[in-house]
Amino acid sequence: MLSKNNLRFQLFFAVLFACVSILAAQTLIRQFWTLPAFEAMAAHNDLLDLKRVESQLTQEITSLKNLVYDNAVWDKIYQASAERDVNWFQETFFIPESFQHLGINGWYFYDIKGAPIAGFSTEHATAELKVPFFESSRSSELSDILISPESVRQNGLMPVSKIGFIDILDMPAVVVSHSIAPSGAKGNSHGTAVLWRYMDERFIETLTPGIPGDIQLHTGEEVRQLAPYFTMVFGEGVPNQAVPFQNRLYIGIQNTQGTPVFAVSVAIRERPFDSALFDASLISGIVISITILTLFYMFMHFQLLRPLERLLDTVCLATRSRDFSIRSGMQGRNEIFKLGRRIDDLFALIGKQRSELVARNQELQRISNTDPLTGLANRRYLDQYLQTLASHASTESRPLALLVMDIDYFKAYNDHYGHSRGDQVLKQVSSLLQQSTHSATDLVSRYGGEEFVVVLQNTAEDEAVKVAENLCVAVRAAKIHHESAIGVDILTLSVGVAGKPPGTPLQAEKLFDQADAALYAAKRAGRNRVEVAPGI
Ligand SMILES: Nc1nc2c(ncn2[C@@H]2O[C@H](COP(=O)(O)OP(=O)(O)OP(=O)(O)O)[C@@H](O)[C@H]2O)c(=O)[nH]1
Repeated sequence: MLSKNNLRFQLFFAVLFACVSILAAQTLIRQFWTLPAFEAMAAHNDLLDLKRVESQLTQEITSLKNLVYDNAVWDKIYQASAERDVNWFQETFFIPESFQHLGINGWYFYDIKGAPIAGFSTEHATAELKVPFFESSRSSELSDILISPESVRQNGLMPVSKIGFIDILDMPAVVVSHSIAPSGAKGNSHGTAVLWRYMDERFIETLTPGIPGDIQLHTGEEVRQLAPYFTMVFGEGVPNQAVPFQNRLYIGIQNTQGTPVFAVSVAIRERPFDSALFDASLISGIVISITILTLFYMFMHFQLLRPLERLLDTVCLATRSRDFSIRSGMQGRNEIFKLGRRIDDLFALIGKQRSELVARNQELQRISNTDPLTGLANRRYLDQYLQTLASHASTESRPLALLVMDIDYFKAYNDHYGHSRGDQVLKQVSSLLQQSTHSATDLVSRYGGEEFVVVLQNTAEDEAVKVAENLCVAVRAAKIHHESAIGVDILTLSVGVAGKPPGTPLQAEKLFDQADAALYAAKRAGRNRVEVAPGI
């Protein structure tokens, strides 16, 4: 079960948090920075398209304007206007094919009073000059286009020209007017030359090349409806912001009264980017992020988490079982794996030191329980041994006997042979006692000085007496010389026997006292004998 303090849990949530953060960051960046930036760039391009249309429109109109004045027969026009030579205009100047070729739909010439002299329309070519708009010289729109001699004078007798947009025969047209003045010099005007060109599909086609997307012309009622959506009005400067309407941008073209005559629209460019919030790039970014973070998690899993968990398991198992032979067996190269190997080394060291300590303790225990001279169990061990036996339930049901024995006249032996020989005799007697008993069930101990105690488990009184007599016999049979003044010639033993019958608890002290009393009795009775404690 993962807890919040678990490193794997923390790493998992860190990775999860990173994924969610990246997703949120990518979404926010796309929503508030990338998409708006793309959209602004696209809108800017749309505006540039519109400006290019406006610029081409201006160029087209400028070329029309130049056509009036840069005319090979301008001086003749100047003269014919002064003379009101209608025939010259109709028969010589008006050549429909050449004007059609130049994209001009018609010419009109007016005298200084604004009265028409001659007119010509490529669509309505008649000798009677039948283009109604240009005939009604009193109309305010035409008056605005005609150039009065005063305005030429006000211009320092320099030619004056104007541009206007007018509906002619219900078709929007650009009208260029020019004062009829001498070519290349100052001078009074003889009237106004006017030419026009219909803003029809043919004209719009001249704007199309080089402009991506379609360009459309809007006329009539539609223009008034589109007026609120004009991004710009022709001739009124360049806007900073596009105002798209039905995926198009509009340039309004007004007449001299400020009324929209027609409009040209440009389709806004198709967006080369996906404007949906969760587009392929965002989803790819998220997938890549998740993949990278998953790989990072896997890397951390194999290089950090798993070795750490293995290390922790090893340490926990070793400390719980106190078995330091366990090894992590880690084989990697990074610091965690190195730590694992160092912990293995540490465990090996602890294991070695523990073995040494156990061996040393065993040795110390052996020393503390052993008599250094004879190698027999000492009195401390005897006490523990009897205590342990007394605590065992099985001891009560079985018989047990205690032999307390003492070498006879040992003081005299020491005095005669010296202490060193006395030590050797003690060792010899000890060895004889051990040889004459069963090591599996009998404990031979040196109680102190030249006194020995033998514990006989599962041994009844009569058997214990036999064992005691065997011990006396064994010592006598060894014939250890004892040439002292006392009158004996070999070393002998006196033994006191006390037994616990089956079915009674072991009272070690009491049993010892009884055996000791029996020994005392054996000494008093002349030594070199076995005495049984009374009452057994
Ligand atoms: N060489 C040697 N003598 C010891 C040792 N321990 C005790 N003795 C001697 O053993 C002698 C025991 O003497 P006593 O207690 O008088 O007894 P005993 O002379 O054997 O006389 P009984 O026991 O009455 O027969 C003493 O002289 C102690 O110095 C020992 O480790 N080595």
